[in-house]
Amino acid sequence: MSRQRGKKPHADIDFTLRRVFGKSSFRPYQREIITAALEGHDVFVQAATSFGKSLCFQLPAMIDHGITIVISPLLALMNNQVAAMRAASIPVATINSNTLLVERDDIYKDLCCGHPMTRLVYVTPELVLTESFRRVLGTIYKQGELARVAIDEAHCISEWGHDFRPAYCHLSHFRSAYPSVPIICLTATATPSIRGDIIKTIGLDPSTTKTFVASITRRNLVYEVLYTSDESDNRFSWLLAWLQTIYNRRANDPSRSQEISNEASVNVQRPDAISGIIYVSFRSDCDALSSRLREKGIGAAAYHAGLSPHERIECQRKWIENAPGHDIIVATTAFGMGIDKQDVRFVVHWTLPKSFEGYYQEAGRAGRDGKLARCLLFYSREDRDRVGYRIGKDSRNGGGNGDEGSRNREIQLKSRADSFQALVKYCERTDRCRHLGIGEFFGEQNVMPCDRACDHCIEGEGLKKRKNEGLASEEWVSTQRERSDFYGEGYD
Ligand SMILES: Nc1ncnc2c1ncn2[C@@H]1O[C@H](COP(=O)(O)OP(=O)(O)OP(=O)(O)O)[C@@H](O)[C@H]1O
Repeated sequence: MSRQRGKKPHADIDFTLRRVFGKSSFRPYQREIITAALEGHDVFVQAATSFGKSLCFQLPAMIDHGITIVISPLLALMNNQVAAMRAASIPVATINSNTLLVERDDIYKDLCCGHPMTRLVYVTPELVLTESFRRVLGTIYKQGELARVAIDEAHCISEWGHDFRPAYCHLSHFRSAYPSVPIICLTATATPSIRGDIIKTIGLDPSTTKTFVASITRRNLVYEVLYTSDESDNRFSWLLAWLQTIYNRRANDPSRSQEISNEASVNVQRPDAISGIIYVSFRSDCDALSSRLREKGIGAAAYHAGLSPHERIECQRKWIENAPGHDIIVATTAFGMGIDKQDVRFVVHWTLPKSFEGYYQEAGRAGRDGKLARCLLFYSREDRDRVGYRIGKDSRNGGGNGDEGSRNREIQLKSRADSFQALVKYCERTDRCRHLGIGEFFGEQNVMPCDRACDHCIEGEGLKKRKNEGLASEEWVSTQRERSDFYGEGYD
């Protein structure tokens, strides 16, 4: 039987950090989290995007005997992590909808052989529901090879969360079927109530689970809200002018270009472009905006769920490698959760996201090398009403009959509406540091105002002026709501 709890770490985790992962030192909290995991505790980690949460289960997987099962919600995220680990020669496998049957059989054969080579297996939560995978899990467990279960992006467990995935709820299977196997849950985006909900749903004991809540503040991200309206929509011209200024500056500053070229040997950046993501609401906007940018000579590519799995993998690969034509990804939220690319210099939200957590998570793709990066959010009151309308429509469609399922659904919808309202408030406020607004949403106390890393702290008065000039008045917006085409796609 697998029995990892109570085990004391004896291996030199610093050595493994350097030798296997090529990192010189731990970041704050990583050592404590990894030690708790190696001691066999259940662990809950909430920490900022880009904190380095993956290392907290990957490193123990390289020290402990046996296999670590990693639950991951997105194909793109699995591929991203698996590629990074293979590059470090770590024996890792992934089983997802793209895995060929023959490959899957080979992986299962290794997992069940009694002395597996594979140290980590990335799977979707849906796979854990299948009989065939549960049989494999049972065999691994009986052979004493089930070391740990890592639940990445654990907020997907909570019905109140922004990315709820029904299959995640069934992950309580691990605790009920294999009570001795430690579980580690990791997320960047849980409010205190969602944290409690995750722990309860997965069947962890809150009194014994080692919980680590690190700051969600990212000082190198410069958060800005850009105010606009339907009438004076200047998003495209603003973006184009900004990108062209950067490109021209680089072209005219050979020393900067040289500096970037020198870095290029390590992370393959190109001196003639910058890497970024633009989030839009609909697939059609991905295609339209990326093609408008391409027409202007900007290397932009569309990424959305309408592409084939192969097209998506290729698009992501080219973006990660900074291939020409793939500097900027114009994506729906089908892209991004957990994706780790070091040199993303900006994330733009073309319209208002549906939730605060979604905004924070997507903006968190920027600046993962620790250098400054811009997080720009276009906000208009018309968009606010349209997104709010879509959220309300979801809630009307989900209206229930008072049973427990529909009561849960009501809680879920209320939580989503609250999250969206908090984001609206964040955009409308111009009188405080954006980092404080984000900290407040996630229940983090004592966040210090930033040092010129948000629009308020850079230009307090100018920001108010931009808001007054940029937004349509509430009176005007209310007259627009009367128009039948105001809500756009899907209006009924
Ligand atoms: N101790 C360390 N020293 C240097 N780099 C590190 C260290 N730990 C992690 N990293 C790097 O930090 C980057 C971000 O790590 P990771 O992808 O695990 O972040 P995360 O916390 O899961 O973020 P997100 O919630 O956004 O997915 C990775 O490139 C990883 O290699």
